[in-house]
Amino acid sequence: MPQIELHNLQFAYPEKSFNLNVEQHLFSDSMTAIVGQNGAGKSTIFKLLTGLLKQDAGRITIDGVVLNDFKPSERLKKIGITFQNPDDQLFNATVKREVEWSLSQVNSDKDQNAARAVEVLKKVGLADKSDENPYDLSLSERKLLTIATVLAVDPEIYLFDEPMMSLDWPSKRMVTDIFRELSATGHQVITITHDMDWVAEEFHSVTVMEHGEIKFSGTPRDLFGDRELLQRVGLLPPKIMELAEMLGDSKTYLSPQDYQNQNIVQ
Ligand SMILES: Nc1ncnc2c1ncn2[C@@H]1O[C@H](COP(=O)(O)OP(=O)(O)OP(=O)(O)O)[C@@H](O)[C@H]1O
Repeated sequence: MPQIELHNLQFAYPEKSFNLNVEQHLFSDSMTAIVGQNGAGKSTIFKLLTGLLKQDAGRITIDGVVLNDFKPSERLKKIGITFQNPDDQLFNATVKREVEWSLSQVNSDKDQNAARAVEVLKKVGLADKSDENPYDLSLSERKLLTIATVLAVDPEIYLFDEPMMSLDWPSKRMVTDIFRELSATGHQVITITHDMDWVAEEFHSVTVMEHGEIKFSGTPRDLFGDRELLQRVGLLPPKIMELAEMLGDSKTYLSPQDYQNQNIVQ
């Protein structure tokens, strides 16, 4: 499993209206969710991790190698990202070419890239849209296309910024299955999300950000079991816990299945 370490990381946008400050943090789990209120600094961390922004001080290392020491093609094989807004990263004339362009950054064999593009477009359910212009796709299809562009390259670490935003239920199911497969095959998946039900059900590890700092890192059960922390950082527990609380039960539940498991009548 790849290890990402942040050491004394500091960053401020030019206007100095926001400061990111992370003393020490390790991302080493196969499925990590980054959560926190709007403006907490979640996307900024992703931009620093991919070199889109440069920190003012401190270091980011991946498996002990300083991020800036990777050559661009090495970095793309190490770490891939999908942005919150797909329009920030799609610019080719067709869906197929969009995926092939990503691949061309790491592999010059056009035939191999064309075959790989067909494979990943099938995986995200866009095979029949291959020749369409990405801007003629729905928002949810454009989100899936950005996922295909990163899956094609198959980096060791995947960063997804709000991947479920605007997806319908079958697409959410499909993306969850893709994430499970990535996690089971030795990749590291780090996802920014506001969906606490999904965090509780699917993720092994959760990192909470507030005002540019990391306030918690641990399991979803430990996070959702700490009501005081949740309130302090402005997060809600999963819906199943809110429902249980209405029935006078204040235990920690991660899913309806978890509720059932903990309340089985012997
Ligand atoms: N290019 C920029 N220039 C100046 N300030 C910025 C820039 N991008 C983001 N910010 C500010 O930095 C802070 C952190 O932004 P960031 O996008 O990292 O937050 P976030 O936790 O991802 O929020 P959200 O959940 O809304 O996506 C916010 O106050 C935001 O307005």
